[in-house]
Amino acid sequence: LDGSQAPLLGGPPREAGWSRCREGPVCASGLSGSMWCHRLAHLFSSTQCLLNRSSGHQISWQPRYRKSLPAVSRWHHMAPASLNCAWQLHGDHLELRYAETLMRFDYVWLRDHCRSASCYNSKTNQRSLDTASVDLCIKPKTVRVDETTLFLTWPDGHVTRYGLEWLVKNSYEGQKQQVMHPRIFWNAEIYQQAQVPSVDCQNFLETKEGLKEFLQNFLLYGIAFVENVPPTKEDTEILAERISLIRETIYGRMWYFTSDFSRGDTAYTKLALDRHTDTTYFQEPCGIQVFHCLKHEGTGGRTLLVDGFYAAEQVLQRAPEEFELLTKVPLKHEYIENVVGCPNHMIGVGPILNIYPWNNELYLIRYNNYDRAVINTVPYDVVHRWYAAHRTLTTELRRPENELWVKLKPGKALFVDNWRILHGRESFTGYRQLCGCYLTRDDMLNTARFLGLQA
Ligand SMILES: C[N+](C)(C)CCCC[C@H](N)C(=O)O
Ligand SMILES: O=C(O)CCC(=O)C(=O)O
Ligand SMILES: [Fe+2]
Repeated sequence: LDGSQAPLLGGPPREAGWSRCREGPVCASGLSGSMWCHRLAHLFSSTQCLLNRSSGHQISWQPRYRKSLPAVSRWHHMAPASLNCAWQLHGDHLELRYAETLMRFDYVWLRDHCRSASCYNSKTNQRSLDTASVDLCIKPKTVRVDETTLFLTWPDGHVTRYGLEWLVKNSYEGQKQQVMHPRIFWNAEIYQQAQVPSVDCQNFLETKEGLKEFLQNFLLYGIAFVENVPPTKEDTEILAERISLIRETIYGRMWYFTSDFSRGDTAYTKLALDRHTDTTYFQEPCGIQVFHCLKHEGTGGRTLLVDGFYAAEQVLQRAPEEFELLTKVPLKHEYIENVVGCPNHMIGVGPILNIYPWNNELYLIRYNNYDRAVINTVPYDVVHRWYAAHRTLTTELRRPENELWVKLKPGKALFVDNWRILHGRESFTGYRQLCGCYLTRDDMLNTARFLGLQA
């Protein structure tokens, strides 16, 4: 579809430089759950989708990319032997073909990312260039490419060099093909068949390998266990601090709870809790939750775990327009507590599903039907469609085959990715004591990257 053609659909006027796309999001089917999640990134074809309320259709806006390459004569090949690299200058961008990737670079972008000593401090890995000083109409005076490098000379004589490999890795086109976080989406069977090992406490605390193995599993599955932990709050704290920083909240730093109803929340009772993520009422929900059951004399109380991304992906495959709605409609979650000494009122706003807009990869699910606030951010006709989409997601989340049930025991600590995995619990009898904490997500990812993991 070329931008010069007339729009295929009626509706809002065409924006300059963007063309209407005929298809909506692509629906994929028949993919097995044990595959890596790269799929998700490619399923939604639209760069930007607007919800057209009057027609009930979705309209996708896509950048105006030419289907066929321009006349060969306009391409500059550096040498007959290196046909894998070619480039041409356009009015406002440089087009570069390298390593089978067709890339388009805005000239301001190319000037802004210059890695020369005067533009970039490689000791601190920080930009020195004042981007605001770059003429927004800048264009290179000369361009040259050799086997490995692109050379640009700017009107003021400044020279910028880019490694071609660096450009592939850092271009929009290169990034779009990558996932930020490699994961394995799971249902109960997939998780059980993977036979993910628990890490031994000593191994976890004292060896780099133990820690790395734990984090790799945690990143892939969103849950991980440490075994042979001394059943105390203090030992649990030491464990938590090995991977991240403890996030202090209205529940304290390390928390410790029984069914004494000491706080105004169902967690502090013996009642069952349906699957949910915690702290949906924070603008940034807690990244990780650690659970360690220190004591249980009684029956029931098993923990339920469900992979929210696996369920969301089923929604994407079955009903892509509902998936999209769940990523677009912002909602509030709220925590109101009137317990003496704990007067709290927290509000967090955001959609149920959060995806990176450039590759449509899921990064956060906020799902807690107990704590969802009054919906007053959505007009009535959208709200009805939102309820249908929420129902579809709930149906997926509640499929028995997606439920992983575990009984937490003293000595076995569970780490849960609270941005991905839902937890719940069975009702119980008797005395049950649970301790744990929330952790920041950035600092866990920091630890993982330091160990050489993609996070
Ligand atoms: C974990 N801890 C017992 C301290 C707090 C529980 C918070 C429960 C709240 N409804 C939520 O889902 O966020
Ligand atoms: O009691 C449990 O097992 C978990 C309760 C809960 O959902 C929580 O503390 O966040
Ligand atoms: Fe919870």
